[in-house]
Amino acid sequence: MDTKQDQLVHVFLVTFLGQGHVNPFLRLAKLLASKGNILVTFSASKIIRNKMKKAGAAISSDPTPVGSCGGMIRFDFFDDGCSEDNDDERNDLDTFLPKLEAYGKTELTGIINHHAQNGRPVSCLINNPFVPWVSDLAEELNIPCAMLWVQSCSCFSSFYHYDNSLVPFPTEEQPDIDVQLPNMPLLKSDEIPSFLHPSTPYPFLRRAILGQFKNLSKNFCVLMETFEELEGDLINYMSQICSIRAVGPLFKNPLLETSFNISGDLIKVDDCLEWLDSKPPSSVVYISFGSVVSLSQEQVTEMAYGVLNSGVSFLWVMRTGATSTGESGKLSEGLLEEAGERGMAVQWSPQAQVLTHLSVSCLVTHCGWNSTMEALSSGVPVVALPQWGDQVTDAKYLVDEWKVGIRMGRGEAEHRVIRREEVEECLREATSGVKAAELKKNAMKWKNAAEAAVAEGGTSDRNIQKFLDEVRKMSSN
Ligand SMILES: O=c1ccn([C@@H]2O[C@H](COP(=O)(O)OP(=O)(O)O[C@H]3O[C@H](CO)[C@@H](O)[C@H](O)[C@H]3O)[C@@H](O)[C@H]2O)c(=O)[nH]1
Repeated sequence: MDTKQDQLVHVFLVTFLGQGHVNPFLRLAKLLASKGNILVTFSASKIIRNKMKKAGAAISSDPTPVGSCGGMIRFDFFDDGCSEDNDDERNDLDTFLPKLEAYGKTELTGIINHHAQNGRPVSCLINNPFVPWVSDLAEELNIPCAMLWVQSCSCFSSFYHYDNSLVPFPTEEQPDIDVQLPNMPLLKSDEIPSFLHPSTPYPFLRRAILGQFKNLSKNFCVLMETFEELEGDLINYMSQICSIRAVGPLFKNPLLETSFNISGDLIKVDDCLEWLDSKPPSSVVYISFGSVVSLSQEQVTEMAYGVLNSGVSFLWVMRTGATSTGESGKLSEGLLEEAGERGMAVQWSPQAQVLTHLSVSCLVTHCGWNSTMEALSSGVPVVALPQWGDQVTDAKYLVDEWKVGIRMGRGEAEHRVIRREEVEECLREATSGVKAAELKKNAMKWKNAAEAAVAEGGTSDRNIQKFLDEVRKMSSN
């Protein structure tokens, strides 16, 4: 058989199963396929297929044309050793991550060998920080490997410097020391990615991410979901250590608008755009804590009163069900009734569209990196309530460096409930008056810079092109 897809260079992406990983990976998959004349396979464990299908995505293992350059995309899912429809086993990451590695390696070896035998050999594997073993697999199978780093370059640098013991980080003896890294602002001990803190409750996540740094030399380059205008000096500095290609913000890339509209949502989107249409410009506060963070019932209740007392309208994403960090508190029916037309709660929103809606004035966020990039490059100021991981570092940058945010909290390590009065004050500051105008002005500056980066000939566009050229060259050798 010698069909068109058999002649295409084949890039195979393997992602961890969190929403915050699936989104940038699917965006990269679409971008590569729509920009280059290549075949892209998006791969993850089977539960992702089930969730995406349930949320409405029409995914197929057959190659589907994307864009106008002749590229194609297809999906391939693998068994991770857990029951296909039950998240409980996967939420215990300490036991799940080793299982995912054991099953994933065997399953993917079979899948990749099968492609080779059927005339579609894989020319490049792209992995993600939570599945570092994919680089080992690439080495075993003699396939070039790249990583898509789905957080900021400053977090990348933090993990790198920690892993190589290049500067002092907090220890059990000295838990409160500040950390100074090259080309970065001084980070207080609670502003470094919290998994690096000796007291982190998630040491297995530190192990998983550091596993990627131990494997750094196995990647011929690191694609990064950031852009040069945002973290330029640091990207230049870290590029002396490994080859970094900033290709973000992926969700903003104009090529994604024209091609292949399968979304990576793992929960079915509730309609809220019509409700937003009914609201005046810049009048709605959008509240979303991503896909993993869970807030205590007391925190949710305090926040709800703060929001109500501030008088703003709000759209609030209230996920149900537990995640690896537990189950979040709920917004009571009584509070929603009290809000009346002023408030709407959804289980899941089309966030990228919500953030570009004219009626949205700011985002109350946990500062996950995707939400950070999406808000920044949509020109939306933020109120930062980080919890753990990279979120505390992102909050530092949003507030103090990029100056698009108000700080509501410092992270779960401060062990306190943010009271309604503070919530109300933050919301007022972020939505009206001199400070709000200044935040908006800065956010619009970043939006313009992000658009320029992904436009044809922009920094991120050129970096994607360089990557595609490299992959093609390697596959012809
Ligand atoms: O109602 C919603 C809520 C979220 N999203 C999307 O879901 C993604 C959420 O990603 P992110 O903001 O990064 O948060 P998490 O899902 O919590 O991401 C985890 O993974 C990220 C990447 O490693 C880290 O930066 C975060 O700290 C970590 O919590 C974004 O693309 C959002 O647009 C929706 O589409 N609808």
